[in-house]
Amino acid sequence: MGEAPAFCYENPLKEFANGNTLKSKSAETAIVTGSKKYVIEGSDGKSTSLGVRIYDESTAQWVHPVVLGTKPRACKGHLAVLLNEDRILIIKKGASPDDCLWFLELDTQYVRDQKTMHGGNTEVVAWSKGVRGDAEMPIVISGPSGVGKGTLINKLMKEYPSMFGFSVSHTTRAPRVKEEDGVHYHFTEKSVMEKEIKDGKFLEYASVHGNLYGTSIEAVEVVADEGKRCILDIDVQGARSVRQSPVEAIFIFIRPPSMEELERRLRARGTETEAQISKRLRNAEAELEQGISSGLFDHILYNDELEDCYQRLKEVLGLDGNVGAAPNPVSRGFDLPVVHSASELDNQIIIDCGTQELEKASKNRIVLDVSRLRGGAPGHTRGLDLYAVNSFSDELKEVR
Ligand SMILES: Nc1ncnc2c1ncn2[C@@H]1O[C@H](COP(=O)(O)OP(=O)(O)OP(=O)(O)O)[C@@H](O)[C@H]1O
Ligand SMILES: Nc1nc2c(ncn2[C@@H]2O[C@H](COP(=O)(O)O)[C@@H](O)[C@H]2O)c(=O)[nH]1
Repeated sequence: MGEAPAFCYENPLKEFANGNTLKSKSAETAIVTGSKKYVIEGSDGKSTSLGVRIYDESTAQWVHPVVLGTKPRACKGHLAVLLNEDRILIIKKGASPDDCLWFLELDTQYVRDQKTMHGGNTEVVAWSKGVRGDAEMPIVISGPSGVGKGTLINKLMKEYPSMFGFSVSHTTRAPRVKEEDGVHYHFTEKSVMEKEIKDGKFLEYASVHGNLYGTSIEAVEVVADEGKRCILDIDVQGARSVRQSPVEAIFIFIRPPSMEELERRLRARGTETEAQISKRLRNAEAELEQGISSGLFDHILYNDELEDCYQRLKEVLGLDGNVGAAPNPVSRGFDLPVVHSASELDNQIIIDCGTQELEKASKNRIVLDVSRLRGGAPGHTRGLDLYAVNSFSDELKEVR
């Protein structure tokens, strides 16, 4: 982490070269790094989310960057602190506990990759929500259509409902009988999904058996925020994309005992037309080839006898039959009151909040530890720890 060259304007009257002024009424903040000033726009009463604009001193121009990720909702004001020269921590004033900490990424690997994708000369920034604590590694399950991925996942979710959560994918294929929108898939128009992919809302996507399928970042984060371990049922192309993403996961490939048995299962399921079955079986050959020989997967399991395969899956996941209580939800309730100021020292952000009366203010100091940050855009930023400081005894008391 750098020194804190960041500065926050609560009431700035400073004008930039081309006449743009920070709007004191809407409590904008600005952070300087290199030749750029990043202005985080406050609430002007009209916008529903926080906006961003950049003043580039080298060109004396204002730039409106491409802003990726889910934007924080507008708030009554916020504080901004530059971390590591590559991201800005935003602390929203008076926001709910699960909405008060955000990161605006300026120069992380993800942002650099996105800049390249946008041609290299476009300014790109990305929002990432800050979440306290860590989430367990997601589980990616792949294998040819009809091999039994869904059956195995359903068994796992039924036996451990509070431990695992399913990443609900988007697809452009039509729902099958008994499939529910938002439960089995988010059934989506192709043009809508393509737009959302372009907006950076997807962790991965692929064309599978003639339709578009994809895992939205939100689908994975929603599960993690519930304190559950996320399971993704995706094809091999999708698994490869996740492997190349910043998301750390465990990769499991399910293979059938034979192609004949795979065909029998697909037909017996009775959900596809004859043409679709042929297409899925043709694709299965390539998927098997890639799944087994690419080194992409951490574990390869045969699904011959369902019960045997399920037991093996449980072993791989370290479920030896003695499962403790579900992990605590990561977004534990804690009220970050209306914030007054924040400063940064050695990976610790000191937040003074609440009343300005000296005596009471000393009781309202919170320390945000950012030394173990993990993840980040396109997902949430995890590993944040919050402590309340009892300044009378100088003790740090963890608030969770
Ligand atoms: N070990 C097994 N032995 C016999 N039948 C099985 C076995 N595992 C799954 N099945 C059956 O095979 C069919 C296909 O299973 P499932 O729908 O779980 O496959 P899938 O891999 O999720 O397919 P898709 O990728 O198309 O969603 C189902 O009817 C299921 O009941
Ligand atoms: N790359 C992705 N593949 C996905 C996703 N969701 C499902 N899938 C895979 O598609 C096939 C077909 O599924 P079906 O429900 O139409 O039978 C199967 O292999 C799934 O694993 C996704 O989000 N991304």
